[in-house]
Amino acid sequence: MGFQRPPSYKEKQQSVPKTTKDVEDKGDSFTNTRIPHLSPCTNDPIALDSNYNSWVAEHPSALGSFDRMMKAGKRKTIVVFLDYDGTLSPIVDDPDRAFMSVEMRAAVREVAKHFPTAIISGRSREKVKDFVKLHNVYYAGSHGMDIMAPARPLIKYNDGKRQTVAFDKKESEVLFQPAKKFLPTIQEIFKILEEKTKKIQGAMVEDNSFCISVHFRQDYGMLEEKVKSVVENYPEFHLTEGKMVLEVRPSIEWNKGHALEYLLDTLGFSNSGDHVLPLYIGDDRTDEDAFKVIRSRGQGYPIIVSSIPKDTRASYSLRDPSEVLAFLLRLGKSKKASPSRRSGFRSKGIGPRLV
Ligand SMILES: O=P(O)(O)OC[C@H]1O[C@H](O[C@H]2O[C@H](CO)[C@@H](O)[C@H](O)[C@H]2O)[C@H](O)[C@@H](O)[C@@H]1O
Repeated sequence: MGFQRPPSYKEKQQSVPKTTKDVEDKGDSFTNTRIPHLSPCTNDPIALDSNYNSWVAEHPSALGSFDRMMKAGKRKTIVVFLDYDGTLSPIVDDPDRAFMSVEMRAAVREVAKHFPTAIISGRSREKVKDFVKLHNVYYAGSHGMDIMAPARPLIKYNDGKRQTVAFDKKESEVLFQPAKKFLPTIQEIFKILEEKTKKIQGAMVEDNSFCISVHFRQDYGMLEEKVKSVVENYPEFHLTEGKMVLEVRPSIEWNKGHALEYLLDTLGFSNSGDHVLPLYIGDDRTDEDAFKVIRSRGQGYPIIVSSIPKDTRASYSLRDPSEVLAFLLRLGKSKKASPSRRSGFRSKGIGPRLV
């Protein structure tokens, strides 16, 4: 089977335009409610709904398409990838309080019992693990630059060079950290940014191990200027933007898309061809890299979480974390045992521990 496109899908431009992101990202931030049937620009409820409806026609609801998706996934292994902020937890003002609901945790736990499941977040791996608190999922932090994955020997990455892997205590999982050499510099930049932004109202610098988030709530212009002036001095780093956040990242060829491929590989699905269907749910721009990989594999389900129309590589959509919850509950209930689990995935000690 080929790429799981919704029937009404039309090929769209692959880039995410800079011009729309401010309105879009700020528009669906800081709300736990269903989106705003109000346009951020015109305050016009009808205009937004009709825009949204025509966008959804091109990116059908993953809930509405659930049965069809599961039918297409019959006799295949669905591997589930989940973003954290804005996907499993609602976007809230205080990044330290982006808690996941008890229901969401139970739904993810249930899904992970039946499908290999990984969470790929921009947060540090430890932090996202702390929020999620599940033992039966894999975690990739720092936008995929810090992965705890099943142990597989001789993993070839980075221009074909062997990647050195460090075994953790259990020795069934290994740490993969392609940006490790940048750690001391990242710490240095973190301290400078904290110092330079401490007087800017609403600014908050977050240490995400292999990347740094600088949150802004006001004074965006001044903050951007300061952050840029710091990053300019570090040619091996660059700046990206998320939802009311600037992110400093090492300039390596590694993103959430690479992390998805790496995890598929280490989970034992690299040669599974048509038999594996990666399903990725995410809401932000960094998730587009994972959507792109699913598209280029020609198989799987890239699902964007958005309550406003967005240019995206995803094929399906969910409005907000409450719809993500509904989708995961259905997925968990579908109890489709994956072939790999049935064929002793766990008994080889490769799979995640169940809670
Ligand atoms: O890849 P993700 O798991 O989605 O992480 C991306 C960033 O998420 C967090 O920031 C966002 O969510 C916060 C809590 O809702 C919100 O306050 C902030 O404005 C958003 O940008 C996290 O704090 C960042 O470090 C992550 O990079």
